[in-house]
Amino acid sequence: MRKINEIFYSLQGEGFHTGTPAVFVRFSGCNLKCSFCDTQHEEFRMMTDDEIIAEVCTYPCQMVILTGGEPGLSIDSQLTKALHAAGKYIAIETNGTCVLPEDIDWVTCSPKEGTTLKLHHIDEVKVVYVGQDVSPYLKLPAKHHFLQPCSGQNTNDVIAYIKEHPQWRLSLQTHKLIDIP
Ligand SMILES: C[S@@+](CC[C@H](N)C(=O)[O-])C[C@H]1O[C@@H](n2cnc3c(N)ncnc32)[C@H](O)[C@@H]1O
Ligand SMILES: Nc1nc2[nH]cc(C(=O)O)c2c(=O)[nH]1
Ligand code: SF4
Ligand SMILES: [Mg+2]
Repeated sequence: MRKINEIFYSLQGEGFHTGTPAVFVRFSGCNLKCSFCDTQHEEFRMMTDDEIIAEVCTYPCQMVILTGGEPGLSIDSQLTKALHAAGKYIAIETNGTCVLPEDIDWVTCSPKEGTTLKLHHIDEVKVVYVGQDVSPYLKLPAKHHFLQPCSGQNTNDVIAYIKEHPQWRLSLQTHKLIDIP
């Protein structure tokens, strides 16, 4: 049984896969307490893997995004194998502090200050920019490096930073711009 906060169908609003239809599985609970966190994830219902897969499969898309809270605290290879057996493509939104199952198809790591990363593979780094020194995150071996404004409040600062440091790209939380989940 796993603690599920919500399962919903929307478009990926952030990062490389922006605009892609996806089922979001939001796990409850996190090991960090980021001051800027935009997500209420404490409420939960307990679900079996069969129940999670069944609900995910009520939607027609292939992409499933595991998020939270911190999904790395809740998932294992039993769940990823079951999602793959159901034909799904598995993406994850993680703060990077947990070891993950090896077979996740797309890892988006959003590192937080003062933490130690335990990931063996990162496809996309996506840092919430709050004026911190983000230069160490450019060295992370990922295909894509995104900076994301914090709650859309400092977009001009992020644009200015990226123009000075063009290895970065802008990630907007587009779901908030168009008012979808
Ligand atoms: C709610 S977190 C859940 C996954 C995981 N705990 C993490 O932090 O990556 C999902 C994404 O939203 C980002 N995020 C959280 N609060 C935000 C905010 N106020 N503005 C912009 N992005 C935010 C996180 O950095 C992460 O990339
Ligand atoms: N549309 C949409 N895209 C997202 N990408 C990452 C999200 C998250 O909360 O992890 C999120 C979310 O909550 N909604
Ligand atoms: S790690 Fe992610 S879910 Fe946890 S508090 Fe930070 S932004 Fe929120
Ligand atoms: Mg969100």
